[in-house]
Amino acid sequence: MKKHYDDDGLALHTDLYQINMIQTYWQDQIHNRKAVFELFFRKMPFGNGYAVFAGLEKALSYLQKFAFTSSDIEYLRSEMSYPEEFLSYLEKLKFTGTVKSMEEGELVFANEPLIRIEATLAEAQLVETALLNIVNYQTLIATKASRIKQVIGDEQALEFGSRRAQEMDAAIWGARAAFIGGFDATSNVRAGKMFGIPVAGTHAHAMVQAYKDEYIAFHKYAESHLDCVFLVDTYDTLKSGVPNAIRVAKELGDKINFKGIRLDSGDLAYLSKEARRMLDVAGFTKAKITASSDLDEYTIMNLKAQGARIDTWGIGTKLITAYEQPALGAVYKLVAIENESGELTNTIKISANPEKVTTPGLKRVYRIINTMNGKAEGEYIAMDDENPGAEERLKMFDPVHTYISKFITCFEARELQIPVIVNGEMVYELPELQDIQKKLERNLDELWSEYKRSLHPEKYPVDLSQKCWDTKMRCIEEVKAKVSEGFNDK
Ligand SMILES: Nc1ncnc2c1ncn2[C@@H]1O[C@H](COP(=O)(O)OP(=O)(O)OP(=O)(O)O)[C@@H](O)[C@H]1O
Ligand SMILES: O=P(O)(O)OC[C@H]1O[C@H](OP(=O)(O)OP(=O)(O)O)[C@H](O)[C@@H]1O
Ligand SMILES: O=C(O)c1cccnc1
Repeated sequence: MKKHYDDDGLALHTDLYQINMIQTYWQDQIHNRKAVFELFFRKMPFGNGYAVFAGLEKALSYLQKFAFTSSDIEYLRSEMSYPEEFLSYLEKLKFTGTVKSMEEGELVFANEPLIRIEATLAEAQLVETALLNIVNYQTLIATKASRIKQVIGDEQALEFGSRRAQEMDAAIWGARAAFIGGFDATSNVRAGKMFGIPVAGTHAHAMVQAYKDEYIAFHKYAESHLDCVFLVDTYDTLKSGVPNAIRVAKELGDKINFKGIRLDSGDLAYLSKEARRMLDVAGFTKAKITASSDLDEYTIMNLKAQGARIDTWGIGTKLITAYEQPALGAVYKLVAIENESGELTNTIKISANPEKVTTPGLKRVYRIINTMNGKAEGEYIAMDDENPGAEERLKMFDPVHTYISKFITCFEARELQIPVIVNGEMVYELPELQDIQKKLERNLDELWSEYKRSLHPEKYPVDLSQKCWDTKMRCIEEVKAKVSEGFNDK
C-alpha cells in the first residue's frame, strides 16, 4: 500500500509528463527560457455558432497559489527518482509569468487563442493540465447553458444538476458556468453561498412518500414554508397532484404564497396545458408551472412548439454533464520560445489536417465591429505589433479557404484578450458574476441571429491578418525544408 499524503496544494494537479519534461529542461538548463503558449479549442461545441468563455476566476486563483507543498515534494522524493537538486528547484517554483486572457462571458470561437501564457518554459509547461481542465469544463457548460437559455427566452431557467454532475467541483463550478450562460438560479446552496447565485427549489417525491399522503404532505409543507411550489406527479398528476395542490392553496389562502406546481414526468405539454386550465379555473391564474425531467434545448423547443404552458424550466443532467458532447477539446500549444541568443522565435506544430496546424508567434485577437450597424463582422487575429484599428480598409479572409474574403471600412477593432497577470502579479479586478452574465447578453446582442440559431448556424469568421498568415506559411515552409533535408543533418 502506498502512503497517503495531505491534499494541500494543486501543483501536482498535472500530468506526470509535464514534470518529466521540466526535469529535462532543467537538466539542460533551458527551463528559464521564455516560452509563450496559447490555449484554444478547434471545433465549436454542440455544433453551436458561438461558445461562452468561462473558467478565468478559478484559473487565476490556481496560478496565484501555484506552489509545490512540502508534502508534494515528499511524495515526489519517495515515489519518483527525481534528483534532489531538481526537487529543491521545484520547491521554490512560483508562477512569475504574464497572462492575457479573454474575460468570462466573452463569446469565443474555434481556433482563436483564449488565454496566452508568457512565462519561463518550466512554469508555462507545468500549468497546462490544470488550465485546460478548468477552461474545458467551464466553457463547455457555460456554452450549453447559453444554448438552453436562448431557447427558454424570458422564462426562468433553474440549474438542477448537482446530483448528476461528475463530482462535487463540477456541480459547483458548473452551477457558476450555468449562471454565466444565462441561468437565473441554482438549486445548489453551496454555489449560492460561494458565488452569490440566487438559490431556488421545490421539494422531492420523497416528502410525499414520507407522509404517504399527498394532501397531508403539501399541507405540512405549507405549514412550514411561506413560498410553496408543490411537486404533483408522485401518484397521478391530474387526478391527485394538481387537485391536492389547489385544495391546500385554497385552505391556507393568504397564510402562504402559493407559487405553483412542478411537473416531473409524463407528457409535459399535455399535462402543463391541463394543469394550467385547472389552476385558472380555481382562480390561481398567477401560479406558475415548473417542469423538469431530462430537459435540454431540444425537448424545450419541442415542448414550446406543442404549446406547453410551462413558466419555469428545471434542468439538470443534460446541462451539467454536457450530455451530448462531454468534452470541449481545448488544447494548449507552444507558439514561441526563446533561443540561445535570447531572441523569441516562432514555433509551429504541423498536422496533415490543415485546420490542426498551429498559428505561430505572439498574436492579438480582435473582434471587428461594424460601426454602421453595431454587429460583429468576425474575429481578426493579428501579430502582436500590428494595429488593425488604424487601417482604413481592413481585408478579412478565411485562413483555410483564402478566396473567401471581404473588405471592411467602418469598423472598430476591439481587442479581446486583456492582461490579467503581469510578472506573477494579478492586475485584474474580478468582476461580479451578475456583470459577467450581463456582459454575455451584450456580446450576444452584437452577434447576428444567423450565428445564434441552435441548428446549423452560419460559421462565424475567425480570420488571420495577412502578416499572421504569411508568418504561418513561412514557418510551414521552413519546417518542410528541414524535414526534406533531414532534421539532424542541418
Ligand atoms: N410532450 C412532450 N414532447 C416531447 N418530449 C417530452 C414531452 N413530455 C415529456 N417529454 C420528454 O420525454 C422524456 C420522458 O422521459 P421518460 O420516458 O424517462 O419518462 P418520465 O415521464 O420522465 O417518467 P419517469 O420519471 O417516471 O421515468 C423526458 O426527456 C421528457 O423531457
Ligand atoms: O431530470 P434532470 O434534468 O436531471 O433534472 C433533475 C432531476 O432531479 C430530480 O429527480 P430525481 O433525482 O429525484 O430522479 P427522478 O429522475 O426519478 O425524478 C428532479 O425531479 C429532476 O427530475
Ligand atoms: O428543487 C427542485 O425542485 C430540484 C432540485 C434538484 C433537482 N431536482 C429538483
